[in-house]
Amino acid sequence: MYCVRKVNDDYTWIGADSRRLAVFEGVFGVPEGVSYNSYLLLDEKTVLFDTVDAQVIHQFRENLYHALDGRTLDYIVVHHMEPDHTAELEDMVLRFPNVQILCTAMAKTMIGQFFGHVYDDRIRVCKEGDTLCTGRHTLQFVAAPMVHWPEVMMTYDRTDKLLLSADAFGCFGALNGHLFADEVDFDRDCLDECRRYYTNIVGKYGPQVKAVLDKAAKLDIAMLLPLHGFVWRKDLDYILHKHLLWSTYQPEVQGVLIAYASIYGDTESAANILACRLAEQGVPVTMRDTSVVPLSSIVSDAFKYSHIVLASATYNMGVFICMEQLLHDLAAHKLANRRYAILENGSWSPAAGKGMEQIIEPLHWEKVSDTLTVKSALRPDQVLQLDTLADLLAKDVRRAEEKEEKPAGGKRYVCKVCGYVYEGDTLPEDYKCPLCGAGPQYFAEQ
Ligand SMILES: Cc1cc2nc3c(=O)[nH]c(=O)nc-3n(C[C@H](O)[C@H](O)[C@H](O)COP(=O)(O)O)c2cc1C
Repeated sequence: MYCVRKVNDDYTWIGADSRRLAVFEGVFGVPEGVSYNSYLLLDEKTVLFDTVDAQVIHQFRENLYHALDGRTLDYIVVHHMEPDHTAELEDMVLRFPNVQILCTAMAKTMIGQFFGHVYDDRIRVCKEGDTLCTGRHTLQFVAAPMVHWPEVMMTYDRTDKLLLSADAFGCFGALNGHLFADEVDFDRDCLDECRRYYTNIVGKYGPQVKAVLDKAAKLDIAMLLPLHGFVWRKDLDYILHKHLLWSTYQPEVQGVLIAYASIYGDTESAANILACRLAEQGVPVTMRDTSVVPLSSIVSDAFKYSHIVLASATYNMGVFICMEQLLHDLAAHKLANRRYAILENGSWSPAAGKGMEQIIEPLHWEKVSDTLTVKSALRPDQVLQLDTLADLLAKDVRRAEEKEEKPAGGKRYVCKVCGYVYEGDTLPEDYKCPLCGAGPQYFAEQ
């Protein structure tokens, strides 16, 4: 049976929830499920915006045929070629012999790669700013490369002021009947999954997301229609601001994430004491055991907090495996602008601290304090060292809070290669862009 919801008079959501998927993109657990959104515009012409994942094609078909109510399909807009949005594309082309596909040149290449070039004559390539009139509606296409594949584009409906935003502004979690973000307590119940989706799916493409946010700022947008998660029709500033923070690697919370890797518990014990001393000083602190918390959640936390304490046991002259994986993941996500401290443990030749530093070195984080080394178990006299570390972190968090309250009078230097912004009085001579590696000659003062 069909299960659809109206977005407005002319647009209908014809997507579907999946609650049985073990891992999204083959790696990210989705305990709350995920939605695959597809939208249908009924105007003088009919337009389908993307299809869905293979898991939910039966529901999608029922929805589409119900919503079409006997009409044919004139256009399919392909915003993104990832198979979780294109599993039904070939079937649509076969069922609707006159349907035209609208997509970018790169998406056309990918359609050829995924399905063969037999449909090339059915494809109309769109460029930034191209428009399509469907009757009452005028659709304008907006290029969004690397959000999060290179072929991505979005559609702005000039008539209803809707931005069909592809994977941008998406969220993990099934909709459970709530199509609109204002039908749930988003900040309380969904923000964490939204951040986990953003950071893990598009987190490393901050400058590209920022470029789209800049384009969006010039459009009059009444609704955001992403390919996963809720449609936004209220409080758009809230979700746009969150994406601005994430895409520019600014923390949401001045506070401390303690991520630890402990085999037998002594590193964890030291981390617990540190957390107590921080909490006593009123510092927001959260702890994550890398052995049990999914890395995608810790990556998300790392985007949320301003300060990160990395605590790890030494393992075969290196970093304990789970911490090593986390740090490689953070490095791959190019998480910038963090302040950190290190706690290492080892029974004969502690080497975890050096190993951790090496992995995060390309991120250019600033170290708040010297590495604290534990030999097997914390000695009573080292409790004082933990107190000192907590004091330093607390002071640093407070300083960052004050800075946040009074925006810095420093300068902004923009990387001409990738758009990353460095803020400070002067750009260091040996500075390297944490996102693309470009040297200071590629930075322009704004
Ligand atoms: C397989 C294995 C390899 C280890 N390799 C080293 C090492 O190379 N150097 C070292 O100093 N300690 C090494 N250790 C010892 C642990 O780092 C040390 O016992 C530490 O105190 C464990 O902390 P935990 O209680 O938080 O797990 C190793 C331990 C294990 C189980």
